[in-house]
Amino acid sequence: MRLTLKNKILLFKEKNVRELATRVSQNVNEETKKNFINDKGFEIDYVCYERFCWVRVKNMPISDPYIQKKKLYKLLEMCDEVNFIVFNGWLQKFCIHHDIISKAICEKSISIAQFKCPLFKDLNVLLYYKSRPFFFYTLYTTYCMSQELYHEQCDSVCIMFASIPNFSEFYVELEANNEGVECLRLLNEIIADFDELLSEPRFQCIEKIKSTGATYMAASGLTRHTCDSKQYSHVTAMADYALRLREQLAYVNEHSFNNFRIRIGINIGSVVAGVIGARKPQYDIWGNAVNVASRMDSTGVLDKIQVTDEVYEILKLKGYPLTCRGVIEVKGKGNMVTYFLDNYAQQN
Ligand SMILES: Nc1ncnc2c1ncn2[C@@H]1O[C@H](COP(=O)(O)OP(=O)(O)OP(=O)(O)O)[C@@H](O)[C@H]1O
Repeated sequence: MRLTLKNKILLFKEKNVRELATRVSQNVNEETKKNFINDKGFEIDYVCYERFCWVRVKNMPISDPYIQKKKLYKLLEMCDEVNFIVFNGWLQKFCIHHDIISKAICEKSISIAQFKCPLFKDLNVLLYYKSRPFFFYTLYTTYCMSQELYHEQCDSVCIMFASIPNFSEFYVELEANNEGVECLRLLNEIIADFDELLSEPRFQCIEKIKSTGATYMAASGLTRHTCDSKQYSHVTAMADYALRLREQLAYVNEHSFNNFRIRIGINIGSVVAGVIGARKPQYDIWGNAVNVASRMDSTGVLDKIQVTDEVYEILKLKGYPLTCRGVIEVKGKGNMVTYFLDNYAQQN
């Protein structure tokens, strides 16, 4: 019989379980076994988590196999006579336990993923790594070590810039607000709320690119799986997300007795995505479509979502109510007809 990889793994696992069962029945009672698993399990978990944090502090990419290998080495160090395989189930539990999230942000034959570690949550630090085997080595050695640029062309990406222009009026450094720290605390809460919305399943196709001051930048359709060039669901998701941001800020205002105002711009087009820098490598996108999206924000109107003609054509067909703003002068682009997105899609 030809052994498939799955069968090989199952046989291997079965053999190990049998060996372990024999050892347990011969040498140790139930209580000792439980203590062994608890003690060693805790130690292995601790060692792996410490390693994970160490790699994160160095701002280096990290991969699933990397964490799994760390566990394997630790296991072998503890009981060198047993052969182990570290299964994905363990890694999943490890990630849940430590609140670690990995998310694919772009892909080709290989993919880049994003890791979020609780230690860095408050600092909004994001790191990118390859999640598949060889990913780490290929990306890190080829692009980082040789200083070559990792880049990828993505078509039909929907880009959004959302700004809170009057945040600067709110930000003052006074003794009473701990030299501005309290203002930053509120900004952090707003940005964290925007981030949180992205965990909703309907916004899975959207990636936060960055936040710079009081401007939030996101893009959808950066991967083959998230770019819906037929139904444009990544564009409607972005429209809904922009509308949700506006609602969220209204909610923050209501509860913090502030009057922050949001201004949003959306565009669609080709972009170049890449990871820049050897230290704190940052995933970003560039191109004329990004510049225009930024201009849709900067030339926009407070409390409104300004979109380009291309976005208008897609949203109109999907039943979204939009209003024509008219012709506006956009630096470097000349005259452009733009539209305001008024509300969610109406049910036909
Ligand atoms: N990846 C990006 N992240 C953040 N902002 C971006 C990005 N790419 C473009 N922009 C912004 O888009 C805007 C428009 O870009 P463009 O190249 O047309 O103008 P510019 O003349 O270089 O910029 P400006 O007029 O603002 O000085 C710029 O303000 C730029 O900061």
